[in-house]
Amino acid sequence: MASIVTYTMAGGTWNRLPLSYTTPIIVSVSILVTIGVWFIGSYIQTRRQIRLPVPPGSYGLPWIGDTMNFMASSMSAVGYQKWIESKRRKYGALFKIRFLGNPLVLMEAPAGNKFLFQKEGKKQIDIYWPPQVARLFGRKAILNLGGEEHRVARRYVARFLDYTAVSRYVETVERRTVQHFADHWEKEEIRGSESDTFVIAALDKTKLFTFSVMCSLVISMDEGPEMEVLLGKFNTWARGFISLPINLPGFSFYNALKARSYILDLFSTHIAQRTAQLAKDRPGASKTAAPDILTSLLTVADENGELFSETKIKDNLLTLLFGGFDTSSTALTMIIYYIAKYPRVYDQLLQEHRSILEQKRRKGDDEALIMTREDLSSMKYTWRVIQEALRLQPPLTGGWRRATTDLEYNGYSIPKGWTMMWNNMNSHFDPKFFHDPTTFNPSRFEEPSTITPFTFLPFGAGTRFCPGNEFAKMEMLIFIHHLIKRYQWTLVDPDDPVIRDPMPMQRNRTLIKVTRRIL
Ligand code: HEM
Repeated sequence: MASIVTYTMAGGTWNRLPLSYTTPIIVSVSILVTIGVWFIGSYIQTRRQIRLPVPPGSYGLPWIGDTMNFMASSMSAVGYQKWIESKRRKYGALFKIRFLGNPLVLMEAPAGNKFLFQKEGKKQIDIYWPPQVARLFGRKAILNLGGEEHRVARRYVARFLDYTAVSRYVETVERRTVQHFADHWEKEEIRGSESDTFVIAALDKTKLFTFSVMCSLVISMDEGPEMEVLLGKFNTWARGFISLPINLPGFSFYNALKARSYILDLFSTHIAQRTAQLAKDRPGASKTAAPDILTSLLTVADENGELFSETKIKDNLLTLLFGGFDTSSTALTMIIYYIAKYPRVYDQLLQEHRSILEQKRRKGDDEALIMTREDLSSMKYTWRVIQEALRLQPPLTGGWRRATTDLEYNGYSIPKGWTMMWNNMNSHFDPKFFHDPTTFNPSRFEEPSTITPFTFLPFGAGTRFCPGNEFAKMEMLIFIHHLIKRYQWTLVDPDDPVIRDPMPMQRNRTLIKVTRRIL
């Protein structure tokens, strides 16, 4: 059997060392080599990172940098496009600015967005919000959580919003939709000066609709005085996001914090009532507690076997209201806007919804409340219309992140602590990815496989991909079905441009002249 030996030089001759000496020597040499390799490697890496330039761009004025330009351009759809274009011409697709004192890198599409989402998955990038925004959301809001805590909370919340869970809400959402048209459109119809036409601001109606739906989803709140007060407080709270962080009476941020306290107190009352109802519900007895997100949060444990604390429940009820309210209402309003601008789109929608109704009638179904998941799946053209509106007017154009380690991207270094932003406006309007990008053309979504990954991002991507996307889709399809079934409309001022505030809207809140039609 071969023995392991080593040799030493003693007195000019090589001697064999016994095996007991050789093992420590081999181990020591290996450790030294490993340390040496690691040291040289990290030295090269550090030198490389020092040598690698940071992305091009300008810091501008101390602290304030490009904050004002960036915010002002984000408030106008065309302005934002132009601002991005001017930066791209000067610095290329990837560039940096200074925003509220921090360097901010705007990532290019698709490679930069992909890089950001993948590194976020590997925990090298985490969520970042300016401190006043983080404070308005609350410490335990999923939007504020990072790392492992976010992963657990996210998987948990997603269970109440995935495809199966959303199927359970279809009937409730359709009920709210039918009620919405009866209360908020048909009443206008009666008030209308001409017998069968009336004028309304579509954005005001869709806001009422999505707020009502979200209140029903999260706490089963009915429309009425309590919901009206909540809506007012919610709007005051949301204005805090685009205000100066001055917590003094008279300032928007101060009012926003006060509104937040009011809303959280209201949630506390609902939590106490619901807890009492749940305690009454014995196994086998008929359930009195509503099957909404609040009941789920109070009764279902996460993967670690833990229930959300009351603080966490309240922060996340508010987050869900926020996530599903303005996003869906602006999306619906933009859909109404584009349908009016492109009458051929309306005709095709009419055809799709007429055929769904005809099938229903043949089966003898009740028409007022008809939706099933299959019906929703058959609204293929409607879904393309929604996607195309989300491409041209995404309610959210990007998301903030922060590098938790030094990063290297495409020959540039992005140092630890820098903020970064994924962005959809640069790819949604790039003719490389979307032919004739400024034209509203739903048929471009006929073949989803032709869309380049990481270029169509209305719902974001990666670990923070919108968990409400299935719900939003269901809600928008149902709304459009009932809208097309009842009405046709034209824009009162087709030349009123779409601006951003910071979500897309026309200044006249999309005033439309509506005519009744019965399908
Ligand atoms: C058309 C409607 C909607 C659009 C366009 C939209 C868009 C988005 C986008 C882009 C993100 C990612 C933000 C980022 O990466 O920083 C997001 C996250 C989120 N959305 Fe939506 N959303 C919509 C509807 C909804 C609805 C209906 C809900 C709730 C039912 C919801 C709840 C959330 C939540 C909780 C997050 C945070 C996820 C996390 O941080 O892990 N959204 N949404």
